[in-house]
Amino acid sequence: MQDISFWDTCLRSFEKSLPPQQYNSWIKPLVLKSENGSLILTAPNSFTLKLVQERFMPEINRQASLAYSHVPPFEFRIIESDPANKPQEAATPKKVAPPTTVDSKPKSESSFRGYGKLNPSLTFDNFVTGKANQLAFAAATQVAELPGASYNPLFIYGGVGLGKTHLVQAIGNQVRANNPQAKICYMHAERYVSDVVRAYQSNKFEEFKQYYHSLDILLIDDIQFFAGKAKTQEEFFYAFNTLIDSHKQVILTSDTFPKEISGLESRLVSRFGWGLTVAIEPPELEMRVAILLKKASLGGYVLDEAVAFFIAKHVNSNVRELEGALKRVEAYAKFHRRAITVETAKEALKDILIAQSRQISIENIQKTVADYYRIKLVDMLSKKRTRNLTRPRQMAMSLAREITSMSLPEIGHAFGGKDHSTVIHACKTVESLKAEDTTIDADYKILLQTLRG
Ligand SMILES: Nc1ncnc2c1ncn2[C@@H]1O[C@H](COP(=O)(O)OP(=O)(O)OP(=O)(O)O)[C@@H](O)[C@H]1O
Repeated sequence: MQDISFWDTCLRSFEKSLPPQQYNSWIKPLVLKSENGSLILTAPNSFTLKLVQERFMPEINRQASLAYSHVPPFEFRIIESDPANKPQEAATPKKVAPPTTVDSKPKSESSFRGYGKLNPSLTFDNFVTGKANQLAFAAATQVAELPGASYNPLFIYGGVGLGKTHLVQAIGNQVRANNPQAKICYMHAERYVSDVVRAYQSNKFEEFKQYYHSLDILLIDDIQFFAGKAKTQEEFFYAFNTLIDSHKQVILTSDTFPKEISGLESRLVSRFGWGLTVAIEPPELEMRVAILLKKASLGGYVLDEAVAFFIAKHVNSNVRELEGALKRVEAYAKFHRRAITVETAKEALKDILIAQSRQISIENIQKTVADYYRIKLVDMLSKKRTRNLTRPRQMAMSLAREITSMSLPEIGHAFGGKDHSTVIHACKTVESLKAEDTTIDADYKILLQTLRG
């Protein structure tokens, strides 16, 4: 009994302190039981188990020390999976089965073949990892090693240009390297929609089904394009069920958390949560620098760190734009026969820098945040410390820190003469609030998007 109430308290505490997707992915699937004087904590797979041991055991131990006078030892196990009620887990992990030919027609006759190609240059090796994508990367590598047997489906979501396509293609390429016979189909969701339309027009639903239901791995990018398309969703529902039931891997990406995609049937949304849902966040400064250094080394030269920092500091929206900026600097230097220095980068990116400073002045940030929270600008810049003013003020300071190149004292000064330590405190508060509270996290993202236009 004591074990049950200890675990209940633990679950409640995590539910309160973690964002829902983290709680649902890592904590909810855990099971605690007591055996021979030990507490056995079981997780659905080794990845979850390892993550729980590393990240959540301190809190679990703390709760245990409150619940027990002598805390029993913990043992960690992986749950024996039950395919009947846990469709995401294969009974025994196995590699992708060799392809079975379901089509009776020769390859060339099927209308649903010939695309869904992988780009061989998008691999794990040239994917830079950091805080923003480490969970997604760890899950992706695990799925690539054991397709169909670890997380099924794997659902990766995040904003534009943050590496979702790169990561799912890397999974496909890795699976292909491990098993050249695997039937892998990568496609953008729009392509799947047009396949459904084509199947409709030419009355080829049987062929359509045969193709999609016979795959070993189906990777669909930007699944939010299915929104509002009922027939596509229905067909995808059947394909999804068939593939998952036969332990074939499904990998999906989207620009938002599945539950937030409006216009998607609830039976699909709930199925998307069967496996693992992981986010890719925008990379922080150091990671952007690492990406630039990596891209340069892939291009065959060594980029000076000062140049990488300069570009990363000014191009902070997403990795695609970061890459674009580096290409521009490279081209500019080549054309003018100059070395790639901070000075060259400044000149090459001149219009980006001007547009940026014009668009996102600190006044602009303050006004946008004040409007968003429906408070008066003068109040936000005042010394008043009521809750309804301090939170927006902290958000505005934190946004200023992220998207302008102003120093901490400059930001403090712009907020009615505040000290730089107030700005540091604001940034830290917002950082932890974003991690704890999904509403604040969403508010921040919306403001960031509004400001960046
Ligand atoms: N972590 C990373 N390491 C190296 N390159 C990256 C990384 N993240 C993204 N990129 C590169 O940035 C570019 C954009 O990434 P990608 O197309 O995968 O983004 P996306 O999230 O799928 O965007 P969209 O939502 O627009 O489809 C690609 O060239 C990709 O190789």
